[in-house]
Amino acid sequence: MSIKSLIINPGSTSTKIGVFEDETLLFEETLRHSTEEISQYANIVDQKDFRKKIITDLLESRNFDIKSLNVVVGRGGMLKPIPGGTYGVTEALLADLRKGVQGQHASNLGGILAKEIGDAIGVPSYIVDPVVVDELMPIARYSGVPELPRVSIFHALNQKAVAKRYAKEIGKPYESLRLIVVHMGGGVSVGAHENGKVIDVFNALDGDGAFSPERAGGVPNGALIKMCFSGKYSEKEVYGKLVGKGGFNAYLGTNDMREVTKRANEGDEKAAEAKEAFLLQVAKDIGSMACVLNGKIDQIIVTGGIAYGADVVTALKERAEWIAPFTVYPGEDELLALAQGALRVLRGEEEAKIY
Ligand SMILES: Nc1ncnc2c1ncn2[C@@H]1O[C@H](COP(=O)(O)OP(=O)(O)O)[C@@H](O)[C@H]1O
Ligand SMILES: CCCC(=O)OP(=O)(O)O
Repeated sequence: MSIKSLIINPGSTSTKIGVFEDETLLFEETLRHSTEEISQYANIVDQKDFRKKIITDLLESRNFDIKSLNVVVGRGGMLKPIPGGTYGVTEALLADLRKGVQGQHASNLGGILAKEIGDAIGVPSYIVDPVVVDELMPIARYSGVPELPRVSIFHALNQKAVAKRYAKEIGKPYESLRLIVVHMGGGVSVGAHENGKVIDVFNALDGDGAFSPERAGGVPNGALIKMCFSGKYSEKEVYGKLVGKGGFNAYLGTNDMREVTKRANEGDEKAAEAKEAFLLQVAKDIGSMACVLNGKIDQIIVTGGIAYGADVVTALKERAEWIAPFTVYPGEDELLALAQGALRVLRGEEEAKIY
């Protein structure tokens, strides 16, 4: 019997939805969200009904009978650090998603919505490879301040999915390859993959790497501390400058890379310079991960929405192709990867992990 799944992938700048019959995509939709639209909501959980309506509207517009679903799968959010895999959405997992035990990100809504919709029609709900998958080698955790270790928060689902796709395409096991994966979406993460593990990665949310459409990435520590104690801003306001209102949003007032490129091409020098700076920072992150892998790299894989921009890829190649050849998978394989995670469990090929 075939298995029909509803896949829910909330990102910082988009909501992506897919309906699959086994591995076959029946239909999908990507809705992009501006920062104004998202910033009406004080907290991530407050966006639940807004994001849910996008899903129900899509199913209605396709005359799809929701009761024909066998499973609902959501992108996994800011839980405690855990190994990769497929997890059933239990009450404990749900409670940590609602709280956002490691922080606030749209992915927290994936499991919450999957559970709500799954329960309403009496089918199971899962998350797969959440953004907190943690495979860091011990020395990658050092920050220089023992109370502030570096953490693994990144596009784990897509980084793993594209790395495995590349391995399959060249006919080698993923576990045998040394890869640098560069995901450029609302957040940016650059990870070093060795022996099938992401042994080091720049934290895509409030961490240490390149800036992104809506995040600051690493900032000068001293200046940040002064800002925190200036009395001008609340904790929430400072955090908002780093996550949400940072990056291209801060420099140019948009989180849309297509808009940045359009302005740069029309002669807007500010946009052109910010774009150059972004590319420089991403290339520097690739260089760092090249050292993590001792300079022995099979391939650099570039992915995420921004990888649709051919000019972005060309510019990154100019700075970093001397390290290793590039393979580009624009967008992401997340919907299929989520569907496959649930299928493996429902077909008895893998046991669902318990959070
Ligand atoms: N054709 C394109 N060229 C360049 N950038 C693009 C293109 N399509 C989407 N993007 C950019 O990709 C970013 C979103 O990437 P995506 O991976 O969909 O993000 P998320 O899942 O974090 O919401 C946005 O800045 C968007 O403008
Ligand atoms: C929280 C890490 C993953 C991430 O940044 O995802 P988006 O690019 O979808 O915001």
